This record gives sequence, structure tokens and C-alpha cells, in this order.
Amino acid sequence: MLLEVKNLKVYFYTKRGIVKAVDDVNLYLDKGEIVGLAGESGSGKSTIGYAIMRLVPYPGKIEGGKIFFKGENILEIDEETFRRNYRWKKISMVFQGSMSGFTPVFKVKDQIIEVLRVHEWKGDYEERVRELFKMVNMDPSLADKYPHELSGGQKQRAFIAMALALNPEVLIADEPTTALDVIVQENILNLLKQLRKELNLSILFITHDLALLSEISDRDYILYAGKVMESGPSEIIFKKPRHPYTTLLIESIATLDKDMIKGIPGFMPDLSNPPKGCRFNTRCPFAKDICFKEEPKLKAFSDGDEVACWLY
Ligand SMILES: Nc1ncnc2c1ncn2[C@@H]1O[C@H](COP(=O)(O)OP(=O)(O)OP(=O)(O)O)[C@@H](O)[C@H]1O
Repeated sequence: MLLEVKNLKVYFYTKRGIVKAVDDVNLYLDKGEIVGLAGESGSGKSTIGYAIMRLVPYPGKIEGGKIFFKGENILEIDEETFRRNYRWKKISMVFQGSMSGFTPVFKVKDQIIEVLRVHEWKGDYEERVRELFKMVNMDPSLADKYPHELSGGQKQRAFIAMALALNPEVLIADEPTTALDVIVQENILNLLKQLRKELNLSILFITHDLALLSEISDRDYILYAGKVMESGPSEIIFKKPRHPYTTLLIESIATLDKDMIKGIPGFMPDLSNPPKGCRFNTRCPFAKDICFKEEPKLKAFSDGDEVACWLY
């Protein structure tokens, strides 16, 4: 296992109370795998990404758990060593809305060079930028442009190039195609698949869009209200899902095809006061007595699927 998250808990200490955004999550990523992390908005996906980067924003705190990179618990490494040797170098992230993450006043090239310089990259900076642009299928001359001179898709590619600048082994891609049109989305997915193949890169692909995910991932984790509800190989998750939440999420893609946004009825519970038992109990069409009393544990099936649901 390249990356393993064990019993991760991330809480936000807000005025309204303690928001348990990530509550006892386990997941792993192998070398060269593309793993999906999916769920509705507010389920805790981005927070898991930030925790792996050790960049959980205030007032959030990693309250428990371990994150292993090649067997070493990176939560125990001192900040200076982590900054110097791990963040961006071993594990990198393309943030949600990162297209607007470039500073408008500097050329794209200079912003990537800054990353190389800060991390004392050994080698020719200009040459590395050209190499990175080729890697993301962009004409290297575009690196001389200012961010506003690039299209949305080009900016996203340039941002991916910057995330790959120091040759990381893990890329966390948080909604990397949101705000792009369908054709450009497709191109970015193809680029990520190409990078996985060429660089043997491992990708944690965070999205609310299951239709998109079904085109790219090997395995998936379906998150709801800070908990993993189901995980397994994509062929099971998308063709034979077991958890009612996964099934409803997939059905809502089907209705999107018919231009009817259905979504799942009801709302995500307040994470500062989650319901007792299964967190999905307020919206689950199959909820029975026990679902309101006791939290279901993940149960493993022989096809590799794991489901936390009292139906099984
Ligand atoms: N800075 C913050 N302060 C307080 N609460 C936060 C903060 N960031 C996230 N949260 C809470 O943590 C929970 C999980 O948020 P997170 O952004 O990880 O979800 P998500 O699944 O990535 O959703 P989205 O796709 O909308 O970003 C939410 O309830 C959110 O309100």
C-alpha cells in the first residue's frame, strides 16, 4: 500500500459546535491506482484531501487516526520535514477551483519555477517547465502566458503540471473538472489516465459526479456525512451497488441523463449533531428500527465490496 488512511477523524471547532466532518474513515491507495472518493457536497471529501496534505484549515483539527505513506505515519513527522520532503514532493493536490489559484500578475512559467526554486529542484528550471507542459499535452510556449490568457481547460492542465513539478507519487485531484464544459472534462480525465500510465502515478479522485467517476476509477469510496458507507471495485460500485445511498446516487445520474435533476430527497444531517445509528437513516427508504439505534459496521463481501448497512 502506498497511502493508507486509518481511523481518520477531522473535526471543525465552530461557534455552532464541533462539526465531525470526517469521522473514523479508512481508505488506501496502491501504486498506479485511480481511486474515487465520492459523495454529496459536505460529505467530507475535500477535508480528507486536506488532511492527507496536512493542510486542514482553521478551525479544523485532525482529531485522531494515522496516515501512512509507504508505511510511515506522516502525521507524526515534524512540520518542517513534512514541508521539505513530503508535501508537493511525494503527495500533491489539485485543489477545488484551482484554476483560479494562479496569481494573475505573474506568468504561469514563473509560478511553476517558484515551486521548483522553493523546493530546491536540482536541474534547469526552464527545461523542467517545458517538460511538464509536454507531460500535460500543452505547447510549452503557453507557459509564457499570463493565467488570464489561457482557457479554463489550459489553466487546469497548467495547474496539474504545477502539482506534478516535483515528481510526486500521489496526486489528490479535488473536483478537477468542475466548471469545465463536457468535452474539456473528458480531456482532463484522459490526461489523468495518461499520467497514471506514464508516471505510474496514484490518483485520489475527489468528486460529487458519479458519472464522471465511473469513467476513470479502479476502486471507490462512497462517503456520507463523514463516514464511508460503501467501498469496492468500480465494477461493483457502479453495476451492483449494495448500499441504498450508493444506489440512490447512481440513480440520480440516470435521471440527469434525461435532463431531470432529481437528487436524493432530504438533507445531509447536521454534522455537529449527527443522528444516532446510521447517519443515512433520515433519508434511507429502507431504514428499520436498528438503523436508528446502532451504527452499522463495514461488512466485507467476497467480490471486494464493503458496506456499512443493516440490510446486510
Ligand atoms: N473551514 C471550515 N469551517 C467549518 N466547517 C467546515 C470547514 N470546512 C469544512 N467544513 C465542514 O466540514 C464538512 C465537510 O466539508 P468538505 O468540504 O470536506 O465536504 P465535501 O464533501 O468536500 O463537499 P464539497 O464538495 O462541497 O466541498 C461540512 O459539513 C463543512 O461544512
